[in-house]
Amino acid sequence: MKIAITTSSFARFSEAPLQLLRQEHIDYVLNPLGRKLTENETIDLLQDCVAVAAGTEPLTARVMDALPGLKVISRCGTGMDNVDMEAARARGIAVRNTPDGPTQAVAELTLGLALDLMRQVSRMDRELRSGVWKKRMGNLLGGKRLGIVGMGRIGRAVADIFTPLGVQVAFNDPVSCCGDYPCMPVEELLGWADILSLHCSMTGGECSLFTAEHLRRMKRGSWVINVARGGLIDEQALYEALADGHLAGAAVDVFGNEPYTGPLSSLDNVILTPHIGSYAKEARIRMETDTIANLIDALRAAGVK
Ligand SMILES: NC(=O)C1=CN([C@@H]2O[C@H](COP(=O)(O)OP(=O)(O)OC[C@H]3O[C@@H](n4cnc5c(N)ncnc54)[C@H](O)[C@@H]3O)[C@@H](O)[C@H]2O)C=CC1
Ligand SMILES: O=C(O)C(=O)COP(=O)(O)O
Repeated sequence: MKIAITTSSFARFSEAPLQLLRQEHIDYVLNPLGRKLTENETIDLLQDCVAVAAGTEPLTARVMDALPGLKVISRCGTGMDNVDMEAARARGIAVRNTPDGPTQAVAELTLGLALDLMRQVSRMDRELRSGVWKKRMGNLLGGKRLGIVGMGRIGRAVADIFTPLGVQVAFNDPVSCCGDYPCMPVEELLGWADILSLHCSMTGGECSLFTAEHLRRMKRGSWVINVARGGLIDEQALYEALADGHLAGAAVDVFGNEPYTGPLSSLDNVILTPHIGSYAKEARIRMETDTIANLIDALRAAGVK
């Protein structure tokens, strides 16, 4: 029995998830490219595999049709936007994820990015290394209003981390309630927030939830953080709002196309990171262990093991 592990950097910090596979006599093949795979690369790697410990590669109906032996998709992560859930259901493929593993890591990154935006740390680091000694005046995080879109696991963790620093939190979420913080319609939240932070899940229908019009509704001089999914925000509109100074700054970890090579890289008031929301050692070890445990569990439930 063979599985594929497509998620990148697997077992870099702990052999435990691989040992779990060996104990169960399951062979595995690792992603040889160390980056997100395309549809065709996924099909090639997953030949003869009954399961995949998946990253964010496209697991579409076409991929599933090319892999009739595939019985389990076990996502090493939270977001399921790369998996065609309907197609998986129709083909009897079990789908799992690791909802709790990345929460703290993404929430802490959000705090780090917010502080960086307030004090322009990355920008001055770049300047100093290029010979420019320039003291830029920053802003306090304390006293700011944080608008959270998507009050799920990560949204709540973010709210709880920012609140003790004197940040006022409000949120929008059509499903999750959270009595500890005020809930606002998204249009109201846009005008209220000093910092807007996206933490909602993305399904196909929600692409470009935030358009140029939404960004214009935000206060002049406000900030945007996107550590959720690139497709949630119109990247060109974000670029324009940052370039003309309507937004003071943005921090972006996720992009419509990854690896990202677009125009946001030319702006000084933007912090860009290469989709590393969950890239804290402790979080990755937990995610990887959960992914393999879920995979074995689902193979058993499917009667394959
Ligand atoms: N940058 C990174 O490396 C990572 C990014 N993520 C992203 O963060 C997302 C959220 O993760 P969790 O909090 O664990 O998921 P979750 O499922 O606990 O929460 C997502 C929340 O978003 C809400 N939501 C969905 N559509 C919405 C909309 N249009 N407007 C407002 N709220 C909406 C849902 O009702 C739900 O409460 C994931 O789906 C994933 O895309 C997750 C882990 C790592
Ligand atoms: O958990 C998620 O949704 C993530 O975004 C993790 O992304 P990755 O699989 O680490 O590229």
